This record gives sequence, structure tokens and C-alpha cells, in this order.
Amino acid sequence: MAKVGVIGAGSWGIALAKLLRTNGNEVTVWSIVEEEVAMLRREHEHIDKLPGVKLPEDVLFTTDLKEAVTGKEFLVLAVPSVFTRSTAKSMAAYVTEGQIIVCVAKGIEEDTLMTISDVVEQEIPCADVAVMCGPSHAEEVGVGLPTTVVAGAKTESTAEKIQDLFMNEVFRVYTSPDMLGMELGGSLKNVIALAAGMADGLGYGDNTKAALITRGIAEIAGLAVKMGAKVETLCGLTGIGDLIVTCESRHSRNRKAGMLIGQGYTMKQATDEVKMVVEGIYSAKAALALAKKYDVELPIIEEVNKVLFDDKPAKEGVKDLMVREKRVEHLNLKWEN
Ligand SMILES: NC(=O)c1ccc[n+]([C@@H]2O[C@H](COP(=O)([O-])OP(=O)(O)OC[C@H]3O[C@@H](n4cnc5c(N)ncnc54)[C@H](O)[C@@H]3O)[C@@H](O)[C@H]2O)c1
Ligand SMILES: O=P(O)(O)OC[C@H](O)CO
Repeated sequence: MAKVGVIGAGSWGIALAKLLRTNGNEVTVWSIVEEEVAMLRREHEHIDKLPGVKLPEDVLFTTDLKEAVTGKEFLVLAVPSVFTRSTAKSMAAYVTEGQIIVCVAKGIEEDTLMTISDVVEQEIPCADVAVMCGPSHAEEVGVGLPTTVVAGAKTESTAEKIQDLFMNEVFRVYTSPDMLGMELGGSLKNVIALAAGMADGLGYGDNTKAALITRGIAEIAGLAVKMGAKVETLCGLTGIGDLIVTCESRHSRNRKAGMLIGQGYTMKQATDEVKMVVEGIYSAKAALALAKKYDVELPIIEEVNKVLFDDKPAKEGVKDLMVREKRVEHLNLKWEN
């Protein structure tokens, strides 16, 4: 049994807090939002973001970051990516050497183009910073449906500690040394999910969706591998696995936002309707900036940016993808004759 602080009380933080308590750990959940903590103390349930998922009565809730961080062997950082730096900065005063921080948010910092784990490491250099991601919607983890994820860390021993902490008969955790590949897969899939949602909103079919998923992973892998990630990671749970779930699931926030945009909502109207964080909107610009920096073509992600930020109708975006200059499927495959 370990002492764990879950930092962030949105749907993912709450689902993981329940899982960690079920595994026998002592769990304290922190939120910056006072009303949220009051509601969680009263209801033992996040009635807005994860309704129907009751937390054991002995899970503690606090707005005091010092209380949530001090003396915990593991800190699970579950705030949306835009709040990662500010939250890590505030945590830094209380974190001590060797505490393991498991980053579970998915994003790329827009100004610096840094991954979440790099941001946390910059703000809290004494911590052992790791990541955990994969195809895992809070709504399903919260009710114990079989789920698989990957724990990535700089050392095998840390990855295995995280594996042991979270793993149970309905939550299978693999390990990986490729944190970069995991984080890029997890962040960039959200941008493709917006495109998949737009296709749904436009009334397009399964062929369109399959095309977006497969050409989407080709875009993600092309960029990620050029940045130093391993191709195996993009073929695994945190690459194609997470992309499939986010493009297909009724729980997907990014797909839902895209669908509403495809139906004619503005970006603001769509995110207001979804209510939970739509990370792909933040990662879209960062992805384009990375593509420029690493000289990689990202046609789907480029069109998503135009729809989100230049008011281009989604239908025109799809058409422009279809009539791009003709080409081979894989640039590295050549005819021998
Ligand atoms: N929900 C999922 O199924 C899921 C699964 C895997 C990964 N993730 C990732 O986890 C992260 C969190 O997602 P979520 O779905 O829990 O989000 P959410 O929208 O449900 O929750 C957001 C939470 O952030 C916190 N918050 C609000 N303002 C803040 C501030 N100024 N500073 C710090 N914290 C603040 C609050 O606790 C709020 O409830 C995202 O990066 C998401 O991609 C989510
Ligand atoms: O699928 P979404 O858009 O809800 O994103 C949340 C998580 O990244 C799912 O793995």
C-alpha cells in the first residue's frame, strides 16, 4: 500500500483516484476549485464530470496542495495540460527528492512546444517524472471495464513501480522507456479525433473514419519518429490504440467537439457544450509548429487548424484533403523494377 496524491479532480483524476483506492492505497485528491472539493466531500462523486461513479468514503479531498503532496510516494498529475506548468510551479515547494510524479494529461505546451513531462521536470527537477497513457476513458475506468495503458519512465524500476501501483484484474499496465513517443501519440491523437468528429458531424461514413485514423497515425508517427520517438510506440496502445478509442468512442470529448463543429457550431459553442477539456484544440497549433520545426507534412492536422482558427468550413477541409496532389501511400516504399 502506498500514499498517493492525485492532483486534479476532473473526470480522469477521479477515475484514477477510485482505481488507486480500490488497489488498497491511501488516496488524497487535490483541486484548485473550492466548490468541486466541497461537492466531492459531500457526494463522494463528481456529479458534473463523472456521474454515477462513487468514490470510497475514505478518499480524502483537499484544496491544500501542501497536504496533497507532502509524504506521498506517488503524485498523479491529472490537471488539463494548460494548467500543468502553473500547478507544477505551485507543487515545487513541497515535492522532495525521489517522489514519483505520474503525468497523465495529454498535451504539448503551446509556447515552448515541450511535452507535459518535460514541463514538470523543468519546474520540479528533484522529482522522478513519469507518464501513463493509453486508450482509457474515465467513464469506463470508473466502472471497472477492462482497460490497458502504458507506464513510461526513465528507469525500468520506476515504470515497474507505477505498473504495480495501478495494475489490477481490470486495469492492465505495460511499461515502456519511450516517454516521448507515448506523449506525442497521446497528444496528437486528440487533433485527429477532432477531424474524425467533424466527419461524423458532416454525416460521412465508416470509410472516411478509417481513412482519418490510418492517415492520421501516419502523420503522428512521421512527426514523432523524426523527433526521436520509436515507431513501435506509435503502433502500440499509446499511438494507434489511443487514436482508435478517441475517434470511435461515444465518450470522446475531442470527437464530440469535432462533431459539433462539423454540424456548424463555432469552436467556442462546441467546447462549452462538451464542458470537459478538449485538449486537441490546444495541441493543434503546437502540432503545426512542430511540423514546421521538424519539416514534416501534416495535412489533416493543418486542415483541422484552418477549421478551428480560420473559420474554414469543415466540409471544405475534407474536400481539400481529398484533392491533394496524388502520391504513393508510403514514401519509403519503392518499386524494384
Ligand atoms: N477524461 C478522460 O477520460 C481522460 C483519459 C486520459 C487522459 N485524460 C487527460 O487528463 C487530463 C485531464 O482531463 P479530464 O478529462 O480529467 O478534464 P476535466 O475537464 O474533466 O477536468 C478538469 C479539472 O481541472 C481542474 N482545474 C480547473 N481549473 C484549474 C486550474 N486553474 N489549475 C489546476 N487545475 C484546474 C479541476 O479539478 C477540473 O475538474 C487531460 O489532459 C486529458 O486529456 C483524460
Ligand atoms: O478521447 P477524448 O477526446 O475524450 O480524450 C480523452 C483521453 O485522451 C482518452 O484517452
